[in-house]
Formats: sequence, structure tokens, C-alpha cells
Amino acid sequence: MPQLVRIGTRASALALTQTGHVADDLASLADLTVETVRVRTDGDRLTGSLASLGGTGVFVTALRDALLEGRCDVAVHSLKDLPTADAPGLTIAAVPPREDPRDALCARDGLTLAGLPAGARVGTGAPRRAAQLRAARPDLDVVDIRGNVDTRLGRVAGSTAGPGDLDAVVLARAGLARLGRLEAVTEVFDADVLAPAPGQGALAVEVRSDVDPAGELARALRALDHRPTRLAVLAERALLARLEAGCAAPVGAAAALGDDGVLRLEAVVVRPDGAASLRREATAALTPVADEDGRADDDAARASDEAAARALGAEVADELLAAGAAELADLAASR
Ligand SMILES: NCc1[nH]cc(CCC(=O)O)c1CC(=O)O
Repeated sequence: MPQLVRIGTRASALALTQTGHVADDLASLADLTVETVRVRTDGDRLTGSLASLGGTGVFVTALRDALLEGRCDVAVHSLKDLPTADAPGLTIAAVPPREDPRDALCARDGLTLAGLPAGARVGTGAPRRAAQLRAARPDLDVVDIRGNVDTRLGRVAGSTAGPGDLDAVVLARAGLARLGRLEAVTEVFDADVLAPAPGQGALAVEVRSDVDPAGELARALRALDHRPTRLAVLAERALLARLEAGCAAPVGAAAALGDDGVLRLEAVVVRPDGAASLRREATAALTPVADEDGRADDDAARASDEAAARALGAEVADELLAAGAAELADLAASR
């Protein structure tokens, strides 16, 4: 008899696709039957602004409660939406291979950022995106928008699915890829133009910490975990934690592990008006062993690499703080 595993998910299109992929992966990696359980979060149930509900944690908390109360065995989160603090009783047991973490412009008529006319209206709800857009193009009108991916795409002129009142929106390329909407992308931004959010494009697969390490579920999760992604995301999130900044902070970070075993992290903190920014980068040499699937089989090497990734994030954050990042971006207010 295969072990039954219940995987909890929110009901949004993005959450359902993400969870579906992880469910398929788990079922293919071990002797498991995976069942999906829909969890309604306060963020889905209540109306009103995100701020009045207490921020993005509202989406995460209900899934975590369902895990802790045993209503499901696995929860899948977008890593960039997860608070950096540890959740007691829970473990991120797998970080699957990351999608392209970069941000994407979805503009009318195939336009790129450079091609948008002065005064063009560009929608985003993220202070990080708004600040970097203003830095690149001070002449644009950055418009604060909310809603799921489809709602946002519907705001672009020429869209038949919404009001089309904007010239462009900026979204994570990863979400568009998962939803099969890459045809809307007109430009993908490298980190030196518009650095992504820490954790963007990656998923976190969370379970109760007392999961049986000898069981089929734990075996599948170990196989699903992708070392280069886990280490990159650890560095990015350690940076965010050290800056004491929240997910609403104008902070971008991009880390990647090279084939040479060198983990490189670049980060930017931008003044909300885009008129000033601080950028730093650093590297850490990690154990250059990983098998072809990117799995870490040696526990000691794995632990020391994770510590080195966290230290890299803290080091870059300290350099930014020493240069005045907290004051520049009013980081305390972003929490
Ligand atoms: N905050 C919303 C959110 N959380 C995760 C994604 C999708 C991409 C990802 O996995 O990072 C998005 C949408 C977006 O920013 O465009």
C-alpha cells in the first residue's frame, strides 16, 4: 500500500499549479499517493487591503495551521512570501529547482522599458519594483496595483481580460511561466536593472518537523530538494533577515551557485523614490561536490555549506547597513 500524503494548497490559480507540480513530483519519487486539500486563508476569505489583514503572512499562516493541526501533511509556499523567521514545529524539507528568478515587463504592443514613452503608466504593488523602475526611468508614472496574476495582466492596454488602463505591468517571470502566460512578457530584467525579491522563483515545501525520516515522504522530499537553489535562497533570505527588512522593503537580491562551487550574491537597496541606491556583491567558496541532480549526500558538507550561505547573506547585509541602507530605504518601516 503506498503511503497517503495530503498536500495543502490555497485555491488561487498560481497556488494550485505550484502545488500540482510538487504533488506530481512527490508521487513520482517514492511510493506515495498524493491527495490535494484546499485551505482557505484569511487572505482569501476576508476582503480589505492586505495591510489591514497584517501583510502577506495571512496566506502562509492558515496553511501552517493546517499542517500543525494535521489537516494536511505537506504545504507548498512561494518562497518569497515566507517570513524569514523559523516556524516552530515545521521544517522546510525541500526547495525544488528554481524557475528563472527574474522580473518581467509585460507591456502593450511588445514595448520594452526603454521603448515606453515618457509618462507611460506602469503598474506594480511592490515597493522594490516601484523604486527600481523609478531609478531606471524617472519619467514613468508608477501606479500601485493589487490582485492576482490574471487581474494584473488584464490591466495592460490591449488585453481583452480587463480594463487595459495601463501601458505595462511588472511581474515575476516564474509565476507567468507556471501559469503558461509567458507570451505576455516583452522584456526580462537582469538584476543590475531590476533585482528580484529574495527567494523569488523558488518554492518551499514544508512539513511537520517530526516527519518519519525513514518513511517514503521524507525520502521523496530529500530527492526533490535542489542544493544550488536551497543555498542561493538561504543567502538571499539571510540578507533580508539581517537587514531586518520585510517583504515590502525596496530590497533586491540575486544569488547563484556556479559550477565551480562559488556562491555569488548581489543585492541592492533602493530609496523608494529611486533617486539613490546602494549595491554590493560578494562570493563564498562552497564544497564543490554535488551530484548531477544537485543533491547533497554528505550531511557535514551540507551543514557547512548552509552556514557559509547564511554568512554570505549577513556579510553583504552588513556592508549595506554600514553604507547607510537602513536610513536610505527606511527599512524599519517596511516590516
Ligand atoms: N507576491 C506575489 C507572488 N508570490 C509569488 C509569485 C510568483 C513568482 C515566484 O514564485 O516568485 C507572485 C507574483 C509576482 O510577484 O508576480
